[in-house]
Amino acid sequence: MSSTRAHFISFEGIDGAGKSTHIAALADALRAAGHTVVLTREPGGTPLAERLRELVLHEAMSPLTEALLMFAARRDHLDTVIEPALASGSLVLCDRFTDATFAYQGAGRGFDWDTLAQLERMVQASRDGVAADGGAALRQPDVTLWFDLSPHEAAQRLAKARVPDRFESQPEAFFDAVRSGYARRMAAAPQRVVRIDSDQPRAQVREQVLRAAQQRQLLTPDQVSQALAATGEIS
Ligand SMILES: Nc1ncnc2c1ncn2[C@@H]1O[C@H](COP(=O)(O)OP(=O)(O)OP(=O)(O)O)[C@@H](O)[C@H]1O
Ligand SMILES: Cc1cn([C@H]2C[C@H](O)[C@@H](COP(=O)(O)O)O2)c(=O)[nH]c1=O
Repeated sequence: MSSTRAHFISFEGIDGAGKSTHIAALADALRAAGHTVVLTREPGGTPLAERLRELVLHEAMSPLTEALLMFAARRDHLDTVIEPALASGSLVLCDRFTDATFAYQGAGRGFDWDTLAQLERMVQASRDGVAADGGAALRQPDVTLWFDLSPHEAAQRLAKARVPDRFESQPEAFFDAVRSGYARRMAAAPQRVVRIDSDQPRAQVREQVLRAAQQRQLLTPDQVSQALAATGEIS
């Protein structure tokens, strides 16, 4: 599969679920298969959005301010990185996108879900796309890999790994709510969201990720086997 077509993949999950561990490896496998890949993250991905990231991760603020800053960062990211990359035919791999806002600010902080949906429509309105109902098309990931793990196990993994930021230091009950927010988003878009069982050793999680890319015709079975063989895993 050497031809490259636009494809937007987001990675989601509670803090410590294992997204970052697998994104770069998937990017390597996709590049080896001939795709041009842009690897990015939210909040962040542009100089302005990275400055907003520093604020939301480290400064106390209200849920409304937090949600607005997430969407402000997202709009800049869409305008300057994601849309141009998709237009040029690159694959975009994004560590978190709008599902995180629904899960963290909506389910976690208790911010109104319908207001978030309005902001989503405003911020992700495509410049030239038209939806079936005649309204502006909404930019959404084509595929979302949701790394699902219990908050208890995620906290244990994170405790061994690093000093927590403002979100990572939330209690397990907060992450139970965030996890339910992800489940709600998946129920609303089951064709887009693929659940990855993260409560597995790294090798098995990696295989689930590669198989998801195969199911979306981004990798052939041979390319998946090669990627697994390259890390000494079973094909
Ligand atoms: N399958 C696994 N089994 C055990 N530990 C794992 C597994 N996958 C990742 N880890 C470890 O768990 C920790 C958290 O993983 P990682 O940083 O990938 O999570 P994350 O979802 O990106 O978190 P965050 O969203 O907070 O950045 C890391 O120390 C990582 O090495
Ligand atoms: C996009 C987005 C992110 N968050 C939170 C989730 C995480 O705790 C941090 C980002 O840290 P990571 O280590 O890069 O995953 O931000 C959020 O609350 N809302 C969002 O929309």
